[in-house]
Amino acid sequence: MNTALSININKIALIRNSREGNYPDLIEYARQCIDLGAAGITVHPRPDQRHIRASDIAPLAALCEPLVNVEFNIEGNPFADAQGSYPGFMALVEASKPDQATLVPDTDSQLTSDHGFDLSTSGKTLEPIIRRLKDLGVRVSLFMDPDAEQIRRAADIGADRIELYTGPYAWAHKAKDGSLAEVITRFADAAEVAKSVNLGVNAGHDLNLDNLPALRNAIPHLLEVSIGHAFTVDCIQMGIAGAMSAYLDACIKS
Ligand SMILES: CC(=O)[C@@H](O)[C@H](O)COP(=O)(O)O
Ligand SMILES: NCC(=O)COP(=O)(O)O
Repeated sequence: MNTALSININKIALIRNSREGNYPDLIEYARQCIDLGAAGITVHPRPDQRHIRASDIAPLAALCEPLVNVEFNIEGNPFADAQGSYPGFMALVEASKPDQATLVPDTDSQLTSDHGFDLSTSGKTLEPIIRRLKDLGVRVSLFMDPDAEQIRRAADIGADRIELYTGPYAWAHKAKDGSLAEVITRFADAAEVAKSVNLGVNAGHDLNLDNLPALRNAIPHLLEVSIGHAFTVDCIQMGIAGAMSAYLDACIKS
């Protein structure tokens, strides 16, 4: 099966924010990604608004909403409260009603996302949030490590999907230290557990053209990958049309 490619545009927003003004235009960049074939746009509006700002969300939702084959995915910590002009994660999602919300256990101090949920501690507090989002018609995905028990807990509290945190996979792929086979097996087994409890499987973090094919071969039922950092860098090297073509090829059944 093909895997849907959702382009994370955080890093374009990071470049925009480094100067006054609106260059590059984030919405136009998202439109270009869609016109070139992206199946989705992903953003991670963090409370410090280091890249994606709260003011970006409504125009991005308006861009994606009318497009049948394009999904809008908002990632973030559902417990992140209002901070300055950031209204809080749940307020942003409830106002924009994206196709999917990917809940991530990030704290403000993190450079980037670097772990999945521990549902043995946060499961009870997440359950009503998941229910609220699903009542709004938003599909809920939980950012998870490849841990069988945790993934079963994700199903128990009503998640629709998990997003496997693929940072460790990407590092093992790059390290070429002999650890890759075991890591791939861990991710493949976790994806099978997800399938066994009727959870859809997404994946993301540090994915790129080098490591994506082996992940897709290991997880044939991989529904969606969200890719931003490497895609942005590859756009610099290859141009956006060339990069999009390469990533779309890597997401098609091999
Ligand atoms: C959840 C995940 O792995 C990425 O979406 C991450 O949120 C990227 O965030 P930064 O772009 O701030 O590194
Ligand atoms: N959920 C992962 C994502 O949206 C992008 O992660 P990355 O490709 O920027 O590491």
